[in-house]
Amino acid sequence: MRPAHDGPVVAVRDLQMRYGTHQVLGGVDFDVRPGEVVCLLGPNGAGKTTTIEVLEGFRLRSGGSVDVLGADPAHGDDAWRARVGVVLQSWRDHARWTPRQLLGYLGSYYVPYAGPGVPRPYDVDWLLDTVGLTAHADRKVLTLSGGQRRRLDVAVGIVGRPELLFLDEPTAGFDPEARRDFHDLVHRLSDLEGTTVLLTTHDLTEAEKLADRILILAGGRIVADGSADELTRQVAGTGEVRWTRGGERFVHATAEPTPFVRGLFEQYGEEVTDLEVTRPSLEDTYLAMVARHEAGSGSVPELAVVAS
Ligand SMILES: Nc1ncnc2c1ncn2[C@@H]1O[C@H](COP(=O)(O)OP(=O)(O)OP(=O)(O)O)[C@@H](O)[C@H]1O
Repeated sequence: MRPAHDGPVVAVRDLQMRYGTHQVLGGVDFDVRPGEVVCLLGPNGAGKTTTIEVLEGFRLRSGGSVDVLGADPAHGDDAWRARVGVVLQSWRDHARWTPRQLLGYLGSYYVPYAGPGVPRPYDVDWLLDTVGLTAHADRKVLTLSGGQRRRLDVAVGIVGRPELLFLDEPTAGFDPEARRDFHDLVHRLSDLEGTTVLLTTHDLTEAEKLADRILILAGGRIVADGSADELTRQVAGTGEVRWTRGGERFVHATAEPTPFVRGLFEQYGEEVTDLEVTRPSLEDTYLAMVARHEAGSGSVPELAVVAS
């Protein structure tokens, strides 16, 4: 399914948010394009949830402009809301319902918002299977484990076949299997359904696996915007080459490991053994970017400009 929207799905310009005198967002700018999976990273308290809630229309901004699926979320109507999926915390209010009943009931609200080529809601059996809840479909919600409830939260978030899905720390509390299943689900929604996804996480491995593009929010601004690879090359810049020659271990830091290794072999040929090339991880990059921002806090953080 192609998204029914041509421009950016999300366009944020100079977004400001204050809680009383506490300025949390001091001019946030970014776009999310149709079909992208974008991950918003940042330290605790950076304002990720605040940003997502403004985009969902759950929180009123203090300033700037925000466009989500062609509308200002502060004034989104029911038809707009039907196109947006939000995964909320557990459905404890419906503890005596079964997942099948709950999904059928919530899905019925989306029927009027179906359109040509956009059937709404998703079929309940498909949904139960997709989130791995078929075996638990007819048990009361109160008897489900924490991870099973979280799967149900995800199913509830997507039941209306959203064009845009917001996920705020979706895999917190997931076991490794549930996490892997969830990653498969996000890929499936993105690749097969064309769903645009904006998520927050503190799990950098997850960000690297899922995101087409990563935004780092620190000090109330986006301080980096690019793919995991682009950010890694941009910031940490250096890789390490390790090798052994004549029984001695060597290590060399370089931004260009490939020509360095070529030169090494040209010079020493077969004498070089145990060659290892390591690139900085996304975690190294993220920590370097946040540290760079914090070192200069008080001033406007440097924006890492990367090719997109
Ligand atoms: N309703 C509120 N009233 C006052 N301050 C708030 C409110 N909601 C959030 N804040 C403050 O705004 C800042 C940003 O909070 P937010 O939850 O958006 O951060 P976050 O990046 O999602 O953090 P975390 O990674 O810890 O979830 C924090 O300092 C928080 O205390």
